[in-house]
Amino acid sequence: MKKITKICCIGAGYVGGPTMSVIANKCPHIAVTVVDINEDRIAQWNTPNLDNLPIYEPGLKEIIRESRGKNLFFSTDVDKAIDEAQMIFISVNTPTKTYGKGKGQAADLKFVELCARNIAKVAKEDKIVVEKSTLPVRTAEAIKNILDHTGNGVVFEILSNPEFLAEGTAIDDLLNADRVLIGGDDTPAGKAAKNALSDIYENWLPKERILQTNVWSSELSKLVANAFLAQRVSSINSISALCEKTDANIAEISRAIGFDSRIGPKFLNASVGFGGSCFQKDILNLVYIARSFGLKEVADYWEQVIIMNDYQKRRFADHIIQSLYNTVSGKKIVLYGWAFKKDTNDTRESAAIHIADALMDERAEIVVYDPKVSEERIYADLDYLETRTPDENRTLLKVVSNPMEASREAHGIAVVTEWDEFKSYDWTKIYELMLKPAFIFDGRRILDTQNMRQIGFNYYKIGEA
Ligand SMILES: NC(=O)c1ccc[n+]([C@@H]2O[C@H](COP(=O)([O-])OP(=O)(O)OC[C@H]3O[C@@H](n4cnc5c(N)ncnc54)[C@H](O)[C@@H]3O)[C@@H](O)[C@H]2O)c1
Ligand SMILES: O=c1ccn([C@@H]2O[C@H](COP(=O)(O)OP(=O)(O)O[C@H]3O[C@H](CO)[C@@H](O)[C@H](O)[C@H]3O)[C@@H](O)[C@H]2O)c(=O)[nH]1
Repeated sequence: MKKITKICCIGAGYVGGPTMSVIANKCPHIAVTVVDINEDRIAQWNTPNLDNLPIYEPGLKEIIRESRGKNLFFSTDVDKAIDEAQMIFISVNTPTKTYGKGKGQAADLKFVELCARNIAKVAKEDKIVVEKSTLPVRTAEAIKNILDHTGNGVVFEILSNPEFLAEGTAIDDLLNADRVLIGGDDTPAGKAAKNALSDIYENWLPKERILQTNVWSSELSKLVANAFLAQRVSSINSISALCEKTDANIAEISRAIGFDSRIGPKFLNASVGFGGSCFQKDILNLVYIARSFGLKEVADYWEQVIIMNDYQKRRFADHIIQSLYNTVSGKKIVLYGWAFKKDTNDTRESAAIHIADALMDERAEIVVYDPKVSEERIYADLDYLETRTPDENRTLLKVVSNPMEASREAHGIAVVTEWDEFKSYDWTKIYELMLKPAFIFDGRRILDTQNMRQIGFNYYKIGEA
């Protein structure tokens, strides 16, 4: 097999952008072109001002500064990039279906299929096609079917190479990946394709961290990894509810169980509930697949992870309402944070959206401050729910850029994202500005209980009585 010198990635999103930037940066001998049909997104990736990149990730702009224009290119010319590349990554979105069979659970593969059809139409030479998107097990079969029926004699090898980066730490996760998973056929051509992709990662990762499997194990491992991670969060969140009833402390429990090397300390932070574009979508997908194979008990088991997550979000909003004397109508409640976790401007499935929505149902006046999320995004998230009209959303919820001012005459403040800056605020000043009794609802457990109570706050921390 010829050495890979040209690759292309279809989809310039949260995964395609950072992943390809790192590959280009670590492989100066490979020309990397990232393409997208979204012209605005590509224009943003090409922005001269690196503070205006379409996504915010620590370390991303430095890498873009080094590589863009040298061997890293962003373009809307999808066909040209496909035609020239020896290896094509498909990194388009695979959201939960919102229509038809599997609505609300199955992955919507229309964007992936469009990519496969596009590759089939354009390709004139043999190519390796890499599934980077998260896909249901056996999707490679469908892609191969589309590619093999073009009739123009081109040979395609399909690999599965799921991405495990987490947002907010994407660059570090890519540079120091725990493992890279490459699934492919065990035929000589399949093995050669797996090795060609492995060679790329070996430019900066030790060979022993690159795992080769068959395609189906690789596809399914991605869903299973997310299901296990989300399950840990739901497990600890379920216990946080019990702690609040029993005077046990969730931080002490996480620490106590995390010391068991079989359990481990990571991913045991109780919260307002997990968000992000992946956990819910991928578990729903797993549930759908299990159910479609008649495995009801397996499907029900994993569905419970989502049920517990919905409960945690609802429980937090209910607690706010109950604390504020069972009515929040006309009361000003400030949300610190809107992103689904710190260090990202991504808000997909953020718990904040559902908490705000529940409080707005009770006619609370919500004020939101988030250091990285735009006003436009926040309203778009709420409008998407279709709980009320866009005008009503804009009347009931305001977005502000000054967190201190936001607290003036507020009845309560809810911390829903764990941004570091919230910890260093002048909380005494905030207390003075708020109406009394002043309530803080810490859904991320980032503030000091003793300190907050000393200042005078009525302070609630998730997982503590
Ligand atoms: N976001 C994450 O942290 C993360 C991590 C690991 C895996 N994943 C998976 O990676 C995939 C991509 O996720 P994302 O967050 O980057 O999505 P995204 O929505 O940010 O980006 C996808 C991009 O693909 C483009 N696109 C769609 N169809 C196209 C087509 N036919 N031709 C060209 N461009 C097209 C869209 O315009 C969009 O810009 C998903 O399957 C997701 O589950 C995401
Ligand atoms: O102890 C914890 C850990 C996480 N969370 C929440 O869980 C969600 C997901 O967090 P995280 O996993 O860090 O971010 P993602 O970017 O969603 O990354 C997950 O989803 C990606 C997309 O598939 C995978 O690639 C990653 O490996 C996987 O961690 C966020 O709302 C977090 O606040 C908690 O509440 N408590």
